Amino acid sequence: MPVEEFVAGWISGALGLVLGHPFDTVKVRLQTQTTYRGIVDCMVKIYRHESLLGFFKGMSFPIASTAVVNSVLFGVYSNTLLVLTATSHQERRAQPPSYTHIFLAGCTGGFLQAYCLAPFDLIKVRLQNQTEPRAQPGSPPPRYQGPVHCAASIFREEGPRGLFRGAWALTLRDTPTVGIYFITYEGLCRQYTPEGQNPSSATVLVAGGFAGIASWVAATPLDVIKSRMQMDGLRRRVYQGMLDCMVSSVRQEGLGVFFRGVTINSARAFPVNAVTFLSYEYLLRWWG
Ligand SMILES: CN(C)C(=N)NCCC[C@H](N)C(=O)O
Repeated sequence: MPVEEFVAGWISGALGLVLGHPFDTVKVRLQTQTTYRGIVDCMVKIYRHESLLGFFKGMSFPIASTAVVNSVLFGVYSNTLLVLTATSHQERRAQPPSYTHIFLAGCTGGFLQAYCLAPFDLIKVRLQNQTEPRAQPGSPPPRYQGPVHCAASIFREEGPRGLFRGAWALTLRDTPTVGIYFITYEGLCRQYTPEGQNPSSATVLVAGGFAGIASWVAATPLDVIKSRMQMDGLRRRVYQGMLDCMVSSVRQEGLGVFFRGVTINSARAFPVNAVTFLSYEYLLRWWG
């Protein structure tokens, strides 16, 4: 099994993650808290109360986890295509796989990465939702003092299964939308690249950016539900399950609730995935 795809996926995912984390914090707050009037209000409040560091809350764990999550995503995608089409990454420009194969390989990568991502994503969301400024002498400490403390507290208070809270919604979110992610990327690259050649850097950046936007627009409804399920159980259980969370969210906030955070999600998705695909392609070309 070729391992370069796993390593390239890890490095490119980490680069994209650092770039996108501040947007991600604003998105998570907008999806789970009702105190903000919009993106700008949320950004101003985070900056005033928590300084620039507030935007980077909960980032250390995802950085550590990209090694697993992104390498599984890209490694499983590429190796599934290898099984389905018997072509390696280098051969795929000359013998392009069908869109059905790309979609199936993307869904497989999305499904498996969701399971690796679930506990890391839960901890990220819990930390991002802490609105206290950094611990200061005399002020009460925030509930979670860091990722390890957060993981240990969830384990203690909510049991081992608590670490997988929201995992179903995450899997349902990622399986089809990662298929959409790779189809959009490949489709745009093919559209703007002469047959048999490698796409130019500009094409990779634009195709990667739009792949991010298309997949995140499709993922947003389940992303909202996933984030709410992850915050449920912090104090008391509000939802009986995913369906209950969907129904009560729509009852209280209308259908628009499914698009909470879609603008910030898209603004984040473009640069993150442009950089991710560019570094992924170039790392594989270097090593190829
Ligand atoms: C819509 N979904 C779940 C995706 N497209 N997932 C693929 C990776 C996305 C990238 N790491 C990011 O954080 O945007």
